[in-house]
Order: sequence, then structure tokens, then C-alpha cells
Amino acid sequence: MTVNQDDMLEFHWLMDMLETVEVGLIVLDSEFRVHVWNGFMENHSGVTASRIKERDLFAFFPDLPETWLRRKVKSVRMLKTRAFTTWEQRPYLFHFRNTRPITGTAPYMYQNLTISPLTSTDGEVRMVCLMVYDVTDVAAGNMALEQANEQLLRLSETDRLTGLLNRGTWENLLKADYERCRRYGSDSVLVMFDIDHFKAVNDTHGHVAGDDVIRRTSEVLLSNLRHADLAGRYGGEEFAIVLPETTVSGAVAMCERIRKVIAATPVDTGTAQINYTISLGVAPMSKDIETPTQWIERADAALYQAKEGGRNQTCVTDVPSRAQ
Ligand SMILES: Nc1nc2c(ncn2[C@@H]2O[C@H](COP(=O)(O)OP(=O)(O)OP(=O)(O)O)[C@@H](O)[C@H]2O)c(=O)[nH]1
Repeated sequence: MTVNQDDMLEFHWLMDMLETVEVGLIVLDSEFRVHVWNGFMENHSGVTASRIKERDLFAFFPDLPETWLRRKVKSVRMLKTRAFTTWEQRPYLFHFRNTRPITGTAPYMYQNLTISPLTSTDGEVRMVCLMVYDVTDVAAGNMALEQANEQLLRLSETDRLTGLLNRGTWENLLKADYERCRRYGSDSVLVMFDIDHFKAVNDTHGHVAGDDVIRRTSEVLLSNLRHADLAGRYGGEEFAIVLPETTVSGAVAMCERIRKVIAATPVDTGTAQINYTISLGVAPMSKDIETPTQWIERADAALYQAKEGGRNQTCVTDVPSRAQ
């Protein structure tokens, strides 16, 4: 075998590898005409090399981000350096179907892209090579992990039974609102409320029915709140709400609305109708409140007053307000 024949054989192998490699390879000239279109591109696009060769890429793929790709290629040519784009920056260049069996749920093939300048013997860059990598497995894995993390975060911030904020999360938000009020002198109202004679509900109907009552209470609460309001499950049958930018009369009106709805609609457990009521304590933020804990104590004192006053009522710090 002569050296020439060896070179030819090597060239043939190289061409074979480029044809079959699991990476999309495209060579484009300055007019975006296609000069190389390997097997990967044929298989995933359904367009054969013989059809697309010497033809305008954008004419075959009108969905391509033409302005973006032209700009990228231009800078590669000018700077004579490679450019990379990851699936996180742009999920794909070519809209190919996802063919991976494991990540079959991904809607399309996620791609990383490298654009490489191809320098001729005279040092000029006349062609560029686009390398398209299928990174669907990595992308799907990362996205699943991100979703799981978000779910974990949500679970760690919320109460299982009601979906309201749990006590720790709610207390952090209360602290933040307290600081905001201290700094800007804003109006904010804190409401603590508690289901009346809840022990009797549990004792009479059982804990499962008791849980239904707690869930139903949180549903009524959520359906009466504004987006900015912060509702939490403070304890077993005790709830807490921060109402930012709200006046005392606005807070009392909301409390009374919730109280009346709960008193008027029994919980149907399937075997029993449970009538129940709630008592509410309202404490507006004021200058003399020195800590978030003091704010809670004020609302708690008002709640105690509502219980002492006969339950099923709303009390504002020291001033009881009964509007049944
Ligand atoms: N079903 C159920 N019960 C709970 C839960 N958390 C706390 N409890 C019960 O709630 C009851 C609270 O009882 P108490 O603190 O005496 O209050 P109460 O009976 O509502 O009386 P007043 O508040 O004075 O009207 C206890 O029996 C707890 O076991 C829960 O998540 N589910």
C-alpha cells in the first residue's frame, strides 16, 4: 500500500465517522448555503444531504431564528473564534422531535450549539461549521431536579393539611412586614383567629372530621383574602393573617365576612353536619409595638377577649366589635 492510499483510507474513515457521529454537523458558506449535512441532520430533520446541498438553509427551515443565527455567525467569522450556546440560553436551534426513550416526556430535542470558523489555507474564514448536540437527557434531568427542588421548597414552606403558610414561614413574613411598617409608617393589621370549642368537634365527630373543619376554614379564609395578604396556620386550630396596607375597619370587615360565612355553612362530613364558629382578634400595627412578638401578643389578647366575650365574634385589641 502506498502512503497515498493510506491517506485516502484515513480520509474515508474520517468521512464515515462524520456521517455517523451522534452530533449534527453542518457547513455553511457566507450566504448560508449548505455544504455539509451529515447523517444526524438527515435522520432528525428528514431532509437528505442531496436535497439541501448548495441550497439556502433558511429556505428549508423558515422557523430558524434567522436574525440571531446571522449575528452569531457574523461574529464567529469576524473574530475567528468559536461560539457556544447552551440549551439553557436557547432550548434548541432546529425543532426536532425528542427521540430519546428515557426522556420521552420532553416535548422536543434540547440542543447545545457550537459554531466554529473553518479557516482556508490562505487564512480566510469562508465557511463555518455548526455542531448540534442532543442534550435532551441532561436538560430533562436538570428540569426534573429543578421541579423537585421547587416542590420541596413549597412543601417546606406550607402546611400539609391546609396548604397555608406554615408557622415558621409565616413568622418570617410577619417580621418582614413589621420592619416595613416601622420604616415607612405603613398601615398593616394582624389577625389571629381560632375555631371555637374545637376539642368538642374532635371529641364528637373524630379527628378526621376535625381535619375537614380545619381544611374548610382555610378554604373560606383563602377565598376572602387579597393577593398580598399573608395567611398561615399558626397552631392546631389557630390561624394568623397579616393584612398589609389595610385599615382597621377594612380588616374588621374582612374578619366579619369570614366569621359569618363559617357560622352560616356547616361542614358536611358525609355522616354529619358540623356547625361551628370562629373567634377573631385584630391588632393594627402601631408605633408603640416594639417587636413582632409584641404584635402577635396584641392580636392574641384581642382573640382572648373575643373568647371571653362569648366567642363567634371579632375583637380589635381592646375594643370589642360585634357585628352579627
Ligand atoms: N383534628 C385535628 N385536631 C387538632 C389539630 N390540631 C390541634 N387539634 C385539636 O384542637 C383542640 C384544641 O382544643 P382547645 O385548645 O381546648 O380549644 P377549643 O376546644 O377550640 O376551645 P376554645 O378555643 O376555647 O373555643 C385539641 O383537642 C387538639 O387536639 C389537627 O390538626 N387536627
